[in-house]
Amino acid sequence: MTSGAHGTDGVERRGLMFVLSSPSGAGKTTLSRLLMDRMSGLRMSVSATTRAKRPGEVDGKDYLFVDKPRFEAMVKGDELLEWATVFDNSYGTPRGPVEAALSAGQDVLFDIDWQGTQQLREKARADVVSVFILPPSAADLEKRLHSRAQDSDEVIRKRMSRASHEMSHWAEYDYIVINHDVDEAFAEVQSILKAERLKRERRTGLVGFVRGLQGQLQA
Ligand SMILES: Nc1nc2c(ncn2[C@@H]2O[C@H](COP(=O)(O)OP(=O)(O)O)[C@@H](O)[C@H]2O)c(=O)[nH]1
Ligand SMILES: Nc1ncnc2c1ncn2[C@@H]1O[C@H](COP(=O)(O)OP(=O)(O)O)[C@@H](O)[C@H]1O
Repeated sequence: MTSGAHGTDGVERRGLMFVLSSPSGAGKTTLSRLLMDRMSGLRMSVSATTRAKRPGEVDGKDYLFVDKPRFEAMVKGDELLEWATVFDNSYGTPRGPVEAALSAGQDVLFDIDWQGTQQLREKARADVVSVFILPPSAADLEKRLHSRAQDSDEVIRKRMSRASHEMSHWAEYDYIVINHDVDEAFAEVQSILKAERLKRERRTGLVGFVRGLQGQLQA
C-alpha cells in the first residue's frame, strides 16, 4: 500500500499508519496536536463526521463536517477507508488523502475509535501501529470532559457511560499509554513512533544500503 519514505538517515522505508484511540476525554486530540507540531513526516487524517461542530473547531482541519446524505454518498462511493457509528453520529476516514500521503512517503496519524482501527488492521496489518490512551482514573476522565467545556452535561454523561465499553478494546492495541501528565504521555507516544519508524521490516532500502557499505569495505 505504501512506498518511498526516507528516514533521517536517508534509508528508504514504507510509510506507516499511526493510530491513537481512547475513551472520549482521555487526551488523544491533545496528543495528536503535539505530534503534528513536533514530529516531521507526519500527516493528520482529517475524518468526515455528521456530528455538530464544537466551538473552536475548524471545518476541513479538525473534521470535514458533512450532513447525513453526504456521508452516505461517501460510503456508497467507496470514498472511505473505514467508517463507524460513534455516539449516534457517523465518522469515517476519507481514502484519497491517506493514500496520497502514504505514497508521497509520509506517515499518517489517525484519531479513530476501535471499530475503525479494526478495519484498518484488516486492510493493512503490517502498516498499522496502534496506541490506546487510558486516563489515570474515572474522576480525571470526567474532570477533563468538563474542563474541555465543549459538550453539554448530557453529552458528557453519555461519553462517561460509553467509556467502559470503549476501554474494553484496550487489548487489541499494540501499545498502551496512561495519560497522567501530558508531557510524559507525549514523550511515550513519540518514542513509539520513533521506534516503529526504525523497524527493519518497513525499511525497504536497507538491503541496498548494507550492500553499499559492504562495497565500501571491500574497496
Ligand atoms: N472509526 C472512526 N472513528 C472516528 C473517526 N474520527 C473520529 N473518530 C472517533 O469518534 C469518537 C468521537 O470523536 P469526537 O466526537 O471528536 O470526540 P472525542 O472522543 O472527544 O475526540 C472518538 O473515539 C474518535 O476517535 C473516524 O474517521 N473513524
Ligand atoms: N494529562 C492531562 N492532564 C490534564 N488534562 C489533560 C491531559 N490530557 C488532556 N487533558 C485535557 O483534557 C481534555 C480532553 O482532552 P482531549 O485531548 O480533547 O481528549 P480526547 O480527544 O481523547 O477526547 C482537554 O481539555 C485537554 O486539554
